[in-house]
Amino acid sequence: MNYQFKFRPYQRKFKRPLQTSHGTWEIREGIILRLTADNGKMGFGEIAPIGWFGSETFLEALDYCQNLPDVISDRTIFSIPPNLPACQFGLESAWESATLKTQFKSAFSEDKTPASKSNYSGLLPGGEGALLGRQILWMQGYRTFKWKIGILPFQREVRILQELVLALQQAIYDQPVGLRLDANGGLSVAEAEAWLQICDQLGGVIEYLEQPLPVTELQAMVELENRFSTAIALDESVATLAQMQSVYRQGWRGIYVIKPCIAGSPSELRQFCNLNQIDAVFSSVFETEIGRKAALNLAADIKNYNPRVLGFGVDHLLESEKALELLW
Ligand SMILES: O=C(O)CCC(=O)c1ccccc1C(=O)O
Ligand SMILES: [Mg+2]
Repeated sequence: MNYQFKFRPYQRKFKRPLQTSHGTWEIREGIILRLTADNGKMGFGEIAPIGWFGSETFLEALDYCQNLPDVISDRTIFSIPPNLPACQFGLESAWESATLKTQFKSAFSEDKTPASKSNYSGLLPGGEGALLGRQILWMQGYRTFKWKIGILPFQREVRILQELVLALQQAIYDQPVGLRLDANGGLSVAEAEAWLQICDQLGGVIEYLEQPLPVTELQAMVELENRFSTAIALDESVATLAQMQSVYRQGWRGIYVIKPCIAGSPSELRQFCNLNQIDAVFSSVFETEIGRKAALNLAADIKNYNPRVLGFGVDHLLESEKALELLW
């Protein structure tokens, strides 16, 4: 089967530049794809790379798209090299919707009522802003939150964490509450130990500490996982399917944060997770509604024996998007 291939780069601004231990991020750049099958059926997809996180860069993805012919085949879609995982995801998910392999609902049909927010983790602002941010997201219906650490000096962040946890414990709640900490690989072993010791004392409110150490420090993270009761979740270490397979072979049986839009082929990812019963947390890369729909669809396909709240509570951080499917 052949498909007409079209693509459009886009830019979306963060309302406020996003701070992580990798630096600040002001504009999300990505590419929207459209495949049109011979029978006229269209499918949309999105390439939303994050170079600093371990996928190809936006420019590498753009270069790949610019060099594709106007008409491509199934062969093209299933032979994208593994060093372009966001392109693999974008093209294959566009192909899935063009060939109706999966039954997508319309892009704007996701349940966005307050009750549904309890299935998502709301991303808090870094630093002190987390305290007010927590109140606002709570009123919107979020009950699980994620906070970036390793941005301010250790002692200041610990004090903020204590306030956050106190607020969560005092809130009258209908559902379990949880807090995820994300260090983005920015801690030393000593700092990670100090954080985990504090987390262990907080009485189970902390769901996990995400990627405390750099990608090169897998063994040290395995040791942390064994020594503390607070769980460790790998994120940067498992950015792509190839990395997930590698840490799985090396024995990692803890939590995998999976960012479908940069992980690679959705069908291979589905197979890997289902075959190995991965303890997965699905997570956004600040993609648009098109990538989000494909990512959430994939998450719903995976038989998770330990379903965790989705890391997709990020809409409040970006300027609103236009209806991208209507731009063509
Ligand atoms: O996972 C979430 O809850 C939100 C998404 C998120 O934090 C994120 C988004 C883009 C790039 C990196 C990260 C991260 O988890 O480090
Ligand atoms: Mg992370």
